[in-house]
This record gives sequence, structure tokens and C-alpha cells, in this order.
Amino acid sequence: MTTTTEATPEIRSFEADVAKLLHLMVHSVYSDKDVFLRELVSNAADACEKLRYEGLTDAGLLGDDGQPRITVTLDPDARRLTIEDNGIGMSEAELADALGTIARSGTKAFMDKIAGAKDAEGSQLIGQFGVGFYSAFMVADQVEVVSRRAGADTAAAWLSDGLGTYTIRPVETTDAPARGTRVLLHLKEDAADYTQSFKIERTIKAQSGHVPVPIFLKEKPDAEPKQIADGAALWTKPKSAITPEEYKDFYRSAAGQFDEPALTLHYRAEGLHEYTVLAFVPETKPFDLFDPDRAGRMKLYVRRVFITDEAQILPRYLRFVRGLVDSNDLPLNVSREMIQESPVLAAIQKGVANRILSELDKLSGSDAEAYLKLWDNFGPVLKEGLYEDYARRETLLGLARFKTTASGGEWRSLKDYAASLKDNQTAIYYATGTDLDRLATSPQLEGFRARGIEVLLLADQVDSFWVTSGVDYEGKPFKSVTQGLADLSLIPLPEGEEPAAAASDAVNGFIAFVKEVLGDAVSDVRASDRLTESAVCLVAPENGMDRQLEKLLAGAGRLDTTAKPVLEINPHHALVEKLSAVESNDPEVRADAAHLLFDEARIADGELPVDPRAFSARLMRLLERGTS
Ligand SMILES: Nc1ncnc2c1ncn2[C@@H]1O[C@H](COP(=O)(O)OP(=O)(O)OP(=O)(O)O)[C@@H](O)[C@H]1O
Repeated sequence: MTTTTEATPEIRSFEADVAKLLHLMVHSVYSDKDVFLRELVSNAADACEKLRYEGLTDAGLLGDDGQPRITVTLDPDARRLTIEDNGIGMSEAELADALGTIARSGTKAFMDKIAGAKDAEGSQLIGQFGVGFYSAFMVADQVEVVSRRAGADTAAAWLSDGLGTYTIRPVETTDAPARGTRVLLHLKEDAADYTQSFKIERTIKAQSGHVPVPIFLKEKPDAEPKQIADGAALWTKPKSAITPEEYKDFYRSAAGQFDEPALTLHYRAEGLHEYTVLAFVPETKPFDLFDPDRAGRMKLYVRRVFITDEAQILPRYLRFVRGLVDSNDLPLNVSREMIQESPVLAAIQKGVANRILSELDKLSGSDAEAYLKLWDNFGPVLKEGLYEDYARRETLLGLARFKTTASGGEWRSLKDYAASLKDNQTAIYYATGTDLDRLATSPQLEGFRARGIEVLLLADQVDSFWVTSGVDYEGKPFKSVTQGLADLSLIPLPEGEEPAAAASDAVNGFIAFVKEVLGDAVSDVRASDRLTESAVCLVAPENGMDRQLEKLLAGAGRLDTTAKPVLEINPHHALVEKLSAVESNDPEVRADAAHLLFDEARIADGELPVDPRAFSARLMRLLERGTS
């Protein structure tokens, strides 16, 4: 065995984000500093699991120490706390890479959040962003990490006071764990109680009692280690032997969440394939929910050996589900790459996704309030499945809930909607936009309201995509209220109400005039049957793209050209009737009015006038006329 020579430690700076994060972490006063222990124990357990996995193909890595173990050692006299594992360990390069940067995406978002977060939220955030290790600096003013990678004959030490720089140096292997990592915390004065054994034992049992690696505690450096957690994987125990509290603790330590699970699912699948599932739906939104990679975090185990958390066990629209699947059938020595191809994994993926959706469905029936809360959090993500997962579309449509013009702010299902269809109603109508309140008052809805036709108000970005993907519900297509002709005349008005008379010749003449004036700016100008109060609105041409989707795609630079809208004019609006009566030999007023009506319709849609300067000149001209 060779040992390394003493060298001057090299001083390195933290990546800018780490330095900022450390500053935030140390200077925010979290009420719950205990999280650091959960993070370090969880890293130690991960390291043991990684070794267990690599040991499958390279038994030599385990040497004569095949039992994974985490040892926490207290030293009250020196005010020190050490967490040591005999896991995979880190080489010098890995140390610098893992403990000088932040690997995960979304760090910027995290920083913004944590800067404004309240105490409890702050500690919740730490685990979710893969910044767990740095939480050590909440309680320590110096942290030393000595590590020796499994199978390596060198060891290295990382040292930092968390103030912007760290050093890395090679150390003698005799000063390092025989294998794995030792994290030594020089505790701050006000964190001295983390050397009290009862406190550490209680905290570890509560936070990390169910990690699949046994944990030992040494009250003093020379004390006998005492086992405080058995490392028995919680999911292998029968359901009846697990308390809700134990599930919750496991969820928190495994998922890095600090809330309660909104739904806990624990079952064993038997038959063709045998596997155990322990999955949780969080009560609050994890912060990586809308990360661009949309990666799930379900872990895959094979007979209690952690294999990977990148197997994408669940479809991406279920990425908010946390937990694990432990398979009995996959070969233990399967490579991570091969797993993706495995028919066993495909069967697991199918089975688990179906089961989760059916549990959600059950919950919607048994506890509507809990379900709606869950929908409130994850509905926008689940709806991605409507255009990504054709096979489960019907199930997902059944799970979907909507705010509608008839729901008074509550959620409605499509079943509710279908039950209140009007006579002759052949489509499910919807309006898309970015803001629910604005949507509810959009002029395009007026005619539908007048006939008591319910309209789904879709304010999530994803809505524009699934509604235009050829979806239907019980044979009824989804149709935008801003698209094509409304055809409302076929649907009877409420009793006692008369349909509006046909547009007068003067109005028809005015509409033709507006069309001529606007020319190429619109694809058509026509009398509207969807307006009852407003004078004008814009809709998409019959076969045009939904206007909201068009705006989204154009905004993202994914459309070269956009369709010209149709300007619909309410033929019974008092202003329209008056304008129609303006002498046609006063073309200037009528032309100004035509442009202003078009601009007004654009403004109601949240857009700017075509030419803001011309708009204001026309408005001034008309106001002057009106007041002179
Ligand atoms: N005890 C350890 N043994 C081996 N590697 C470790 C250990 N502790 C930390 N690391 C390495 O440092 C990296 C950063 O750790 P950190 O706790 O900051 O984030 P993470 O564990 O990746 O994410 P999360 O906290 O969300 O689980 C880890 O990914 C791992 O590679």
C-alpha cells in the first residue's frame, strides 16, 4: 500500500452560487437546525448504497468489510461531531467536484426562495435542492471531510470554514477511514448540544430511523458503539407493522420534504412480476416541479439494493410522486443502462403508474377535499399526461378538475360538465388564458353565458396544448370559445328569452365597411352571436389555431407566422348601431371607429393596439369631435 506525501493544501474558491448559498444558510436563523443531521446521514446512507451497487460487479471493492454502517461519534469536550460511513468514498477530484459546486439545476430559483423564506420553509428547502451537505455550516464553523474511495490506495481531505474558500489535500491513508467518508464538524458554540447523546439519538431516530443502513452512536470517541437504527428497510415490513408516524419520517428523509405526505401508497405486487412499492404524493409542491428536465425521483431497488434514481419509473407527469420500487425479478448485476431496456422495468412502469392513478381516483371519491387539494397542487402537471399519454387519457380526463363559468370558483369534473350539457350542445367549450379572473370576464363568453352554457376556464400553460391535441370526452370534442363560429343559435335560449333579431341593413353595411378599412389586418369581420354586452371581440378563424396557444408558441419563437384574427361585431350593441347610422359621407369618423374597434378588441385580449401612436391620434380626434 502506498501513502501520499504531505503537500501544501491548495486553496480553492467555492463556485459563486455555493458561496452565496452558504452565506444565506449561515445568516438565516432556521428554527430547525436539526436538518443538517438528516442531510449528512442521508449522504452517508447513499454512499453505502452506491457501494453495495458497485460491489455487485466488483466484489473486491467490499474487501473484508461487507456490512454497510454509519457511525456517529460525539466529542463533547472538543465540541465535535463526526459522521462516518464505510460507503463508496470520494477521490480528491470527486471531493472538489461534489463539495465545491452545486450540481442540481434550479439553484437560482432556490436562492431566491430561500432568501425570502420563513424559518420552517427554509429548512424544508435545503433538502430539495441537493444542497444538503452545506447545511453542516448552520451548526459548524469548520467542516472537515476525509475520504477514501473504495478500492483506492490514496485518501484526501477537504476543509472549509464555509466563508468562500476550501482546501483539498492528500492525507495519509492511516489518517482516513479504511473506506468511505468521515465528516467532522467543529460545532459552533451555540450548537454544543449536538454533542449530547440523547439529543442525537432522538433526532436520528426521528429523521433517519428508516434509512436502509444501520446507524451506530458513540457517546465519546473511545466509547463502545451502540446501534440506534437497524437499517431494516421500512418497505419490507408488513403494512400492519408500520405506524403513520414511521411512514411520515421515512417520507421526509427519503424525499427531502418537510411536509406530510398527502397520499401514502405501500403495496406488494405479486404474480408475473414481484415488486414492492412505497410511494408518496407530497402535500406541497416540490420546488423542482417545473424544472425543464421534468425528471422523476422514484428510486429503483433490486432486493433492497439501491440501483438508481434515474430509471424514470413513472411517466413525467407523475414526477411529483416520491418513493421507491423494490423489484424481486430484476437481476442484481443489471447495469443502469440496461435497465431501461428491461421488459421487467416496463411492466413495473406500467403497473405502478396505473396503480397511482387508480389510487388518485379512489381518493377523489373517498375524500374529495383531500383530492382537490392535491389537484390544486399537481393538476397542471397531471394534465401534461393528456397529450403525452394517449393510453391513459380517459383515466386522466376522469381525474381532471376545472374551474368553469358555472362553478363559482369551485372545481368541477367533466362528468359534472357532461351532466349539465344544454340541448343540442355538441362540444365542450373552453376558454384559455393566463389569468382566471380575466378569463371569466372575457367578451367571448357572453353569448355562452346568455344561453347558460358552461365554459371551462383554462388558465394553466399546459391547457393550450392538451385541448388542441384531438381530445374528446364521451364523444364531445373540446372547442375554444375564441375559435371559429360559435353556432350558438342551435342551442335554445332560457325560457322566456327571445333570440336577437337579425342585424339591420345599416349594421351589415357598417360591418362591410369595417372589413374594407381593416383590409389585411384581419381575416374577416362579421356579426357575432357570441357577444351580448361587449361591442367587439377577436376570435380565431374556423381552422385556425386557438389564439392563446398561438400566442404562447409565437412568444416562444416557435411560430413564423400567426393567423389573422376574425373581428366579431355585436350587431345589437348601441354603439355599433349608432356608428352604423353615421352618415357614410363622414368616412373619416367611420374609419377611425373601425380601427378603434379593432384596437379595443385587441386590448380586451391583453394585446397592444396595432399602432399605439395612430390609436392615440384617433382616440383624440374622436374625443375632440365628441366634445366640440
Ligand atoms: N458521505 C458521502 N460519501 C460519498 N459522497 C458524498 C458524501 N456526502 C456527500 N457526497 C457527495 O457530495 C455530493 C453533494 O452532496 P449534497 O448533500 O450537497 O447533495 P446531494 O446528496 O447530491 O443531494 P440531496 O441532498 O438532495 O440528496 C453528493 O451528491 C455526493 O456525490
